[in-house]
Amino acid sequence: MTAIAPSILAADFSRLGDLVREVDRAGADRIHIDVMDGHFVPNLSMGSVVVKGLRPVTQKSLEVHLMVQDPGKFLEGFLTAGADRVIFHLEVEPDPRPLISRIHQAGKKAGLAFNPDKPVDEIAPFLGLVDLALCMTVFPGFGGQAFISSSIDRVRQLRELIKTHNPTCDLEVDGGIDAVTAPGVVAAGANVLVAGTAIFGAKDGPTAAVKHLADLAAHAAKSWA
Ligand SMILES: O=C(CO)[C@@H](O)[C@H](O)COP(=O)(O)O
Ligand SMILES: [Fe+2]
Repeated sequence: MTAIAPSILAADFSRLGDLVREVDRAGADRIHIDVMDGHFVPNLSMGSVVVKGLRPVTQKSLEVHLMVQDPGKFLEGFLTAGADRVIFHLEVEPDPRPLISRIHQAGKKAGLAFNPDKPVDEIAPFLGLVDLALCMTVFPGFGGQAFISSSIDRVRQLRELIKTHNPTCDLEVDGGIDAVTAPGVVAAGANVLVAGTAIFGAKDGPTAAVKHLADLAAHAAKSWA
């Protein structure tokens, strides 16, 4: 089954709790929380207080996508606040093993992300150690960007590597995922879809958008399952 991970970056922050409850009820699998430091990416977003605030709001897992230069510095803060899964970038941790261990020692899941210009096979040595590989389908830093179409081939390549190195590892995609792009990435092998604008900016509202993406993904998954 394909998991839907709404990215709260696109949510109306004055109604954050209610919107998270809504996507939870609509069937979202996990809540994606984008953390930006103004260094690794040219934007600032939110910190561990947001995780702490959302922890009592949903039983679904809270996943933190750290787009920061020094993820190790902030790790404990997010874990203490209630994060279930912490994803950081290979670009800033060329040897990600110590951080992966720290996350696992805390009993949480570890994810490794990489940008659209990183050769996919550079993640291969670490696939056996992580619970999730995040293939960015835009350059990180902002919501609402257009999906980079060459990502489809990269997802296909990553799926092959995951089959070889760690078949239970999640393959997540993030950036420009919507009703148009979701079927292609799922057919290529993604099993977790992050979507911000397509869910929280949807004309018909977040509930309909989560269900629609899940339906499209279920249909597309049949083509490779
Ligand atoms: O990590 C990021 C952006 O850097 C994402 O999680 C975005 O928040 C996704 O937003 P949309 O492209 O779905 O609007
Ligand atoms: Fe993200």
